[in-house]
Amino acid sequence: MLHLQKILILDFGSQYTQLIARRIRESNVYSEIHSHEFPIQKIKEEKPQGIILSGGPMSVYDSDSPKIDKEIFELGVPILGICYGLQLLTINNNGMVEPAEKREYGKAKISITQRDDLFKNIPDESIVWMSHGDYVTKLPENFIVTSKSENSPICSISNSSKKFYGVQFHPEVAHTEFGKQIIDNFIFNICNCKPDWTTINFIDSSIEEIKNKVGNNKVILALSGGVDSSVAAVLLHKAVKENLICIHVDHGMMRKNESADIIKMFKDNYDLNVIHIDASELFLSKLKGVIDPEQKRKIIGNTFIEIFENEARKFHDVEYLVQGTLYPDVIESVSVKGKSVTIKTHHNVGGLPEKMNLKLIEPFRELFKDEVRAIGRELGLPEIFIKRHPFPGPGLAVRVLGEITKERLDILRDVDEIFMNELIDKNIYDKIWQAFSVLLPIQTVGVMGDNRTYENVIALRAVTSTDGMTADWFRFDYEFLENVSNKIIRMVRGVNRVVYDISSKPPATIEWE
Ligand SMILES: Nc1ncnc2c1ncn2[C@@H]1O[C@H](COP(=O)(O)OP(=O)(O)OP(=O)(O)O)[C@@H](O)[C@H]1O
Ligand SMILES: O=c1[nH]c(=O)c2[nH+]cn([C@@H]3O[C@H](COP(=O)(O)O)[C@@H](O)[C@H]3O)c2[nH]1
Ligand SMILES: NC(=O)CC[C@H](N)C(=O)O
Ligand SMILES: [Mg+2]
Repeated sequence: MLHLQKILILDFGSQYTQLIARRIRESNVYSEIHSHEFPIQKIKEEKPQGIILSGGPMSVYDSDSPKIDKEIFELGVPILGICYGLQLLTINNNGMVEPAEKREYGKAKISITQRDDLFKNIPDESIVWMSHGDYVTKLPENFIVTSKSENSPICSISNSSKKFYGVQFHPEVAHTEFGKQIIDNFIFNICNCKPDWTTINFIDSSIEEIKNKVGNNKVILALSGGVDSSVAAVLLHKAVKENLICIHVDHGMMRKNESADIIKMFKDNYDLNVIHIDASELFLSKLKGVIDPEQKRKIIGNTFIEIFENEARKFHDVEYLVQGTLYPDVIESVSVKGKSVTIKTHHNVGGLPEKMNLKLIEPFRELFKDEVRAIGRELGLPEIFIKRHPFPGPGLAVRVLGEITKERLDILRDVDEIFMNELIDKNIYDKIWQAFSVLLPIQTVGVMGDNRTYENVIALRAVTSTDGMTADWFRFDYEFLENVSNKIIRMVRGVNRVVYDISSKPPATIEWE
């Protein structure tokens, strides 16, 4: 990635920051998100073609709100401020921001009052998406107003000679009609970027970077068999060849036969060095009696690392551990970038122990799942690897709600097998982003063969998504649901009720814990 032109995004905690990155990458320009605390010296070293200041939940005039180093305005680099970003541009250039009487959320119609490069090829009037409670009350020095709406006289501003632009609305969200065009205008017309961020360039530059780091030493890769770590394994193999040691851990919370299938899938397709470790007893003993979801995740993250470090010691010259961590794992786990809130601790990010001997290589840490799939296809991975639904590292531990026991895991494994086979048999698997079943921690009354039962409830979950950041529930037809429900209750002892989860993300999440 070293040689690519890039746009730096400074994150002030907006829920939409990752969307800004996506929109830019969709135009084949590389973009990177950094915390608003990213030091000015580092910004200079990155040599960005342009900088975008994101939105954020705080108010610029609050004393503890995130600030910006004024030197950023002296770099000669084009800047686009979005919402909070525009407000920062304003107060740092002798303008003023105050709380508005009427807050503006959702749809608004803007009219262009002065056409600058940012609004090239945008109609005079268009629909944008607003989400703000503060507004600019005094224009910053040497800026002009470029658009207005019914509710606010200042919807965007610019200082074309310095190439500073600010928009009060969010061009990165799909609801802003010409948002993508506005972002393209910024990156191509104003920052003069070339569309050189392609999967091939990503692969080449990652391989070079990995080679530089690892040298001739051995490197360990945590191989779950899921899409991300499988693509990572093939990428690493290209970079370090026989020095790659893949470790697959069976933590006892995999699906039925999953570990054996994964090892076979790799043996059949690749000449990779894969070590299979059965650590189910260790994991289950550590999780005994634990019901808190976050605690489960942390125990699992720690135990994974314990195992990888034990294995690494057997080789002497291992310095790095490779994981298939993705951007959503990072953003939902820790607020490494802006001031976003922790939703859940992903085992491979927030669930890691504080002190680790191995250093991490995470080639996909800035990427989304669909981007990793595209890289996998470019690297020639067979579709059976690429199309697999995601499976979380903690596995069935976060799907057996409440206490995890071997008995409850076995019930869920049997149910899951039936659900997955039905999806495949009925040709629905590929239409769904992720599907699974959850064993609830309650029992309900049923009647079977004239007898009273008091048994477990299963919730089925199936969602559509592109990147796991947002998701909607899949619309099955009733016949399918009826059939699966019957099969599960008939075939799996201990289950007398099946329900289907019809919540989207947000407000729910995909997994239940
Ligand atoms: N059972 C496992 N053995 C070894 N490493 C694992 C295991 N489960 C997870 N990991 C590591 O944790 C990382 C994150 O898991 P995650 O489930 O997000 O990714 P994945 O399994 O590679 O892909 P997918 O999201 O498609 O399941 C993996 O990329 C892998 O490096
Ligand atoms: O490797 C992982 N380790 C984890 O700890 C973890 N938690 C959730 N997931 C997966 O992430 C995606 C988003 O899930 P949520 O909407 O439940 O946060 C979904 O695809 C989840 O299956 C995890 N993956
Ligand atoms: N979405 C935003 O960036 C909001 C900025 C600021 N908190 C406001 O309410 O105006
Ligand atoms: Mg997985």
